[in-house]
Amino acid sequence: MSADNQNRARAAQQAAVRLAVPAGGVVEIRACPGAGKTRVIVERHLTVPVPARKGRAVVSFTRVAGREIRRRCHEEGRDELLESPHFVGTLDTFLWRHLVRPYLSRKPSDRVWTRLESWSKLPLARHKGVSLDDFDYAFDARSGLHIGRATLRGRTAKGREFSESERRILEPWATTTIRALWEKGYFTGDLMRDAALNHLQDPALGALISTIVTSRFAEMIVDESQDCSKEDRAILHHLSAAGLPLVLVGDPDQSIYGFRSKSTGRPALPELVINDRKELTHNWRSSQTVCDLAAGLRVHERPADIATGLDSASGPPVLLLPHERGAGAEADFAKEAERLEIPVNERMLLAYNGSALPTRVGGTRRPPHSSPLGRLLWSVGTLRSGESPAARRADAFGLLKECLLDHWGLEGGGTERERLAMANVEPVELIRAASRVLRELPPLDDRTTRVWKEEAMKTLSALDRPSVHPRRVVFDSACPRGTSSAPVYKTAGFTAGVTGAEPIGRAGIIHQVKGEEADAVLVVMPGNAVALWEARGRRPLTRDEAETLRVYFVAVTRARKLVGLAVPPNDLDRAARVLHRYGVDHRRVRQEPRKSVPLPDALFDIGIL
Ligand SMILES: Nc1ncnc2c1ncn2[C@@H]1O[C@H](COP(=O)(O)OP(=O)(O)OP(=O)(O)O)[C@@H](O)[C@H]1O
Repeated sequence: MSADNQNRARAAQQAAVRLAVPAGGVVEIRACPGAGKTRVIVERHLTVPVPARKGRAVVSFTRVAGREIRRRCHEEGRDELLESPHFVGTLDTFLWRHLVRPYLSRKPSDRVWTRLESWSKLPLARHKGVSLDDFDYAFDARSGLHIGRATLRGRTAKGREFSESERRILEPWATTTIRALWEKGYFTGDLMRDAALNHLQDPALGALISTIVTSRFAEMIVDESQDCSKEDRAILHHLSAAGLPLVLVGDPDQSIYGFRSKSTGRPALPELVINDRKELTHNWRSSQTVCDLAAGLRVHERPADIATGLDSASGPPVLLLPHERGAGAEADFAKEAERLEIPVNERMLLAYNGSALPTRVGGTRRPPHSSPLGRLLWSVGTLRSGESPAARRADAFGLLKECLLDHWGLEGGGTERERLAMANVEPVELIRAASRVLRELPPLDDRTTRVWKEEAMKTLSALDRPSVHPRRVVFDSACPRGTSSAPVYKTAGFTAGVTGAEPIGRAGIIHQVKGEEADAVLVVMPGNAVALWEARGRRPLTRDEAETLRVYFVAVTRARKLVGLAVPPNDLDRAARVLHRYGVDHRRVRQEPRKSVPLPDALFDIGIL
């Protein structure tokens, strides 16, 4: 760490904090990982005032930045900066509140406008293991919305491929369902963007919205701006043209949501023009070794970022660990982390998608049995295993709540809120009931599925439930076929009992840890990713390949001190050659005989609530 570097880095950050943006101006702050983007945004909001009676909109794609801003404003005793006229929240919430919801037609009058985070949250939008999120939709010129013909994405965010016969069944279902749900008043992010653009492009309505937004907000800061879709950029263009100053804060090397923007048929959208750009190239988070590794994974050649923080000394070498599914590198990595005195809560295990994480640790990606009991078991196992990826645990909690709604007989396929309204139950009561069930249901150990089910029925029967539909729908039915004498952990989708405590730390998929950091990060890197890394700089990469590489760039740049790369044994030499090519200090770890590793405390992660 050099004092000169730190002074230069601080001066650049301060310049970004104080940047003046004229009316209608668009300034971009491009910053490397760990450059302190979140810090710059918080400082600007805390220290650069806006005119009286006006607010600042600080929008982000993830909740991490919003949480950090709320924490800092609260610590500084400046809670008023979180309240109206300011806005601190996700871009989706901003669009809904300020550009979409107030301007939706009131007809037909029985239509209730409901915003969903994604279609997968709505039972009516799911069918045979997919949801409406897994399709692209043609643009429908009459409504100005993407609710036309549905096409399954060959590659989905979750990496599943579909056969021709699956397509023939699923695409017509999605085409009919999306329109029906839109007519009922449901919205997701994509439809919301369409509606926002329609509103802004309408001359009279657009002028009205522009006046309202610019009289309320003095400027808008967009965090993670590299993840703006072309629709988002077009919306921002309209706001800027209305006179709203925009500050975009992002890192193009961390752009990993390109797969989302595939909609077709809409007339060309206006492009957002950047008037000025500032760069931050000092990394306050990571050691120089981590910065060197990241430079070799960056799609475009650029010198390594300059390590500037407390961990900026070169740091321990990158570990190269042999890894196969079911016989992973975690135990050896945990040992090295132990040696470096890195505590368990400062360790992360990351993979491109959930299926690349060891099932021993996190269970299967989806319930292995679709029966009510199978879904209950999977959700309980996933929530009790602290190693299941955060997004999977969130899905599991949603499913557990659905199981209870089914158990209470509140059916209908609508949203949770709609089902609860049938019995006049508050959402918090459902959360409490789900937490209690999670705590009190028997352990998922080697008792048989039949025995577990009988014990579970007692717990569920003891649970108070709304009295309107007192029909117990589900769990006393038969065990899924062939499972009644099998150990219950197997039926739940695990390869060992979900019981004990475990030294791996947080596990997750890379897309979900943007903005986070940890001392030690173990990244599961399959053979094709190693091959891609090797090809970097030797041949042009396709768009999808470049995006894949960026995902691994995001993964390794979460680390402060230690990065482990878990690579298939046959690809170790190749990975070592690549590290050598980029001059990255590294060490190969030979696999040691494995001990069985116990799993974490049951309620470790109820924090997802
Ligand atoms: N001026 C500074 N002095 C000391 N520490 C800093 C400074 N700026 C940032 N940091 C620290 O560096 C780390 C990274 O900061 P931050 O999370 O804001 O970076 P970021 O640019 O948002 O990173 P990424 O894009 O990789 O998520 C944090 O731990 C933060 O506290």
